Amino acid sequence: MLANDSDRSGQLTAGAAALELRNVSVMYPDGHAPLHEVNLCLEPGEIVALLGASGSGKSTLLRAIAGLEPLAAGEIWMRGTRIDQQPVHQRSCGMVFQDGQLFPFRSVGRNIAYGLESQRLTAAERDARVTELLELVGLSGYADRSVQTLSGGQAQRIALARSLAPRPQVLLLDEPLSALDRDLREQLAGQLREVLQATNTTALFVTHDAEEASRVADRTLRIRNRQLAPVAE
Ligand SMILES: Nc1ncnc2c1ncn2[C@@H]1O[C@H](COP(=O)(O)OP(=O)(O)OP(=O)(O)O)[C@@H](O)[C@H]1O
Repeated sequence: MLANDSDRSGQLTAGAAALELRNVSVMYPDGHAPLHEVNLCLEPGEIVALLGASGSGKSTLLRAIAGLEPLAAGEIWMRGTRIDQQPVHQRSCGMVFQDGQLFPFRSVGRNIAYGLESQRLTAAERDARVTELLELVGLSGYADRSVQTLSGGQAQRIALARSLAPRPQVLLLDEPLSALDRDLREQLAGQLREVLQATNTTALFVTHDAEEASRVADRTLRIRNRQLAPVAE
C-alpha cells in the first residue's frame, strides 16, 4: 500500500505504510553522499533490521528519518503524511542509541516521563504510563532509582521504555545492544522483540550482527552501494 493514500485534509488513512522512503538521498556538506535514491516501506507493526559495513550509512539513514540530517533528494512519508519537511519534534519518531543517553540527573521514572511532558496528561496519568512502561521492560518498582545505579542492560531497557512512552509511530534503534556483553545481548534481543510486538511498534533496528538481526526483526535489509537490499534468510 502506498503512503500517499491520505485524504486532502491530511487525515491518516487505514492501510497506509507506517514509514515509506522514496528515492531518499543524503549528502554531507563535504560532498560525501552515503545514501543514494534509497527506497523503503515498513508496514504498521513491522520490525526491520538494518545491516551494513561500518561507514555504510546506517546511522545516517536513521538520522535522516528522524529529521536530524536534511535530505538532498526524495521524500519520507509516515501513515499517509509527508514528513520530510517537518522539524524533528513534529515527527513521531522515537530513538534509542547504543549508550542509552539517559539523563543522568533524572530518576528512572522521570527519564521515562520525559517525552510525556509536552503531552496534556495529568500527573496521575503520567505516573500510570511510567508504571506501565516499567512493567513492560521488566523493571517494575524502579521509578525512584537514580539512573546512575543501573547496569548496562537495565539502562538500555529504561532507554527503550523512555522512547516508547509517547507512543511513537516509528521507533529507530541504533545498535541499542552493542555495548552489552554477548550473553546479555542475546537475552535482551529476545526481550526487545517481545516488547516491540506487545506494543505493536513499527521499528527500524540497526545492528552489526546478522544473528541478532534475525532474532529481533521480521526481515533484514543491508546497505550496499548506497542503497538497501534484502538479506536472504
Ligand atoms: N557529519 C558528517 N559529515 C561528513 N561525513 C559524515 C558525517 N557523518 C557521517 N559521515 C560519513 O558518512 C558515512 C556513513 O556514516 P554512518 O555513521 O551513517 O555509518 P554507519 O553505517 O552507521 O557506520 P558504523 O557502523 O561504523 O556506525 C561514513 O563514511 C561517515 O564517515
